Amino acid sequence: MDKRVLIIGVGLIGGSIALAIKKEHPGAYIIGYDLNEENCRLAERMNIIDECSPSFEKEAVKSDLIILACPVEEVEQKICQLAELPLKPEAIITDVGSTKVKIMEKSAVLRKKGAVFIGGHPMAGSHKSGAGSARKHLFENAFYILTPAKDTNEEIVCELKDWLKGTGANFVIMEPEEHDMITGVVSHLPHLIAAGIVSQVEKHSGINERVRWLAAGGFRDITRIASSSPAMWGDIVKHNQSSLLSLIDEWIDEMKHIKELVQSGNKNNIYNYFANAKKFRDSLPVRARGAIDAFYDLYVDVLDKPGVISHVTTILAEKKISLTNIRILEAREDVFGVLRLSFQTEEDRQKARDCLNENDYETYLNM
Ligand SMILES: NC(=O)C1=CN([C@@H]2O[C@H](COP(=O)(O)OP(=O)(O)OC[C@H]3O[C@@H](n4cnc5c(N)ncnc54)[C@H](O)[C@@H]3O)[C@@H](O)[C@H]2O)C=CC1
Ligand SMILES: O=C(O)C(=O)Cc1ccc(O)cc1
Repeated sequence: MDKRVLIIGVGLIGGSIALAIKKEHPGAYIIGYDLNEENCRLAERMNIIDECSPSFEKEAVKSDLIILACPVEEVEQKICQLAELPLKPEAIITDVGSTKVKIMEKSAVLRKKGAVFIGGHPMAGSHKSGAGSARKHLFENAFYILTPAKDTNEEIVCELKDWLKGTGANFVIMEPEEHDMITGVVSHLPHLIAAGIVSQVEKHSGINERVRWLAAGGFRDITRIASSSPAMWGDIVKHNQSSLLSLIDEWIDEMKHIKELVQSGNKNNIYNYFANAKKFRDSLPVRARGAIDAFYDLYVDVLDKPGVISHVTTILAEKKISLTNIRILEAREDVFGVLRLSFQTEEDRQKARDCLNENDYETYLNM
C-alpha cells in the first residue's frame, strides 16, 4: 500500500520538501495541513500536495511520515498535540525548524510514548515565504542537518534519509547544541544585524529622503534577509536566545574593535581588517550551497528603453535556456533598470550569464 505523508505548514520549506518527496516517491500520498487555508489550497492547486486537509489530527493517525514545517514555536506545540494521538507505531516524525535544542527537548514527550522523532533542518531557503515560492530544487547540494536522539535506531535515520533523498541535500548528523551555536553565528546573528542596519537606515531616511534613493547595491546585498518572515524569525530568536546573547556580546566587542580601527585612522590596519575578511569569505565553499542563492537568480543591468526585455529573452531562447521568472526591479538611475531572471538550476544560470555577457550585458549574482 502506498505510504501517506502529512506536512504541517505547507509554506516555502514544507512545499519544497513535498515536491522533493514526490520526485523520488511518486506513489506517496502527500496531505497538507496549514493554519492558512488559502495557502494550503494554493499548494493543492499547484500539485505540490495531493490533498489539503482541515484536520491534522485525523490525518496524523494514518500517516507514515509527519513533517512539521511551521515556525519553531508552533513546532513545539504540534509535538505536544501529536503526543496525545494514537499515531502509527512505525511512523517517523521530523521537523524542518531552524533551531534544534528546544525542539529536541520537547520531542521527549513523543519518544516517551514510543514514537520516533528525528529533528531536521535543511540549511537552504530564502527570504520568500508561502507555498507559491516552493521549489523542488531548493535544497540541492545544501546541508541537511539531522539531530536524532541518542537512542534512535540508525536504520530509522536511514529510512528518513530515503524519504528525503529527492532534496539532493547532504545529510549531516549533529548534536542540537552544536547546531544552535553554529546556526546562531552563521544565520541567526546575521539576521539580527541585517534588521539592525535596515533600522538605522530607516532612521536616517526620516531625516533626509535621499537616503532611500541611494540605499542600493551593497546595502541591498547585505540586508536581503531582512525581508524574511518576521513571524518565523521572531520564533527563532526566542528559541536560540542563549546562544544569541553570547554572540551579541561578541559582536559588540567586534564593533568596538572596528570603532578603534576607524578612530585610529591607521590605513594599514584598516586594510588588513578588510583583507582578512576578504580572504576568509573568498575561501568559503561555494559548491555546498548555503541559503543565499537558493533561487538561481541573475541580475542584469538593462537600458530603460522599449524592446530590451524581449532582446534579453530572445538571447536566452536562442540558447534554449528556460526562465522560471522574470521581474523588473527598481531603476538604479534614470537610464538603467535591473532585471531579475530566475532559473531552475545553477547550470542554466551560468549558461545565461555567459551568453548575456557575450552580448555586452552586465550581470550580477546578488543585488
Ligand atoms: N525560510 C527559510 O529559508 C527556512 C526556514 N526554515 C524553517 O522552516 C519552517 C517554515 O518556514 P517557511 O516555510 O520559510 O515559512 P512559511 O511562512 O513559508 O511557511 C510556514 C507555514 O506554516 C503555517 N503555519 C503556521 N503555524 C501553523 C500551525 N500551527 N499549524 C499549521 N500550519 C501553520 C503558515 O500558515 C505557513 O503557511 C520554520 O520553522 C523555519 O524556521 C528552515 C530552513 C530555511
Ligand atoms: O534567505 C536566506 O538566505 C536564508 O538565510 C534562508 C534561511 C533561513 C533560515 C534557515 O534556518 C536557513 C536558511
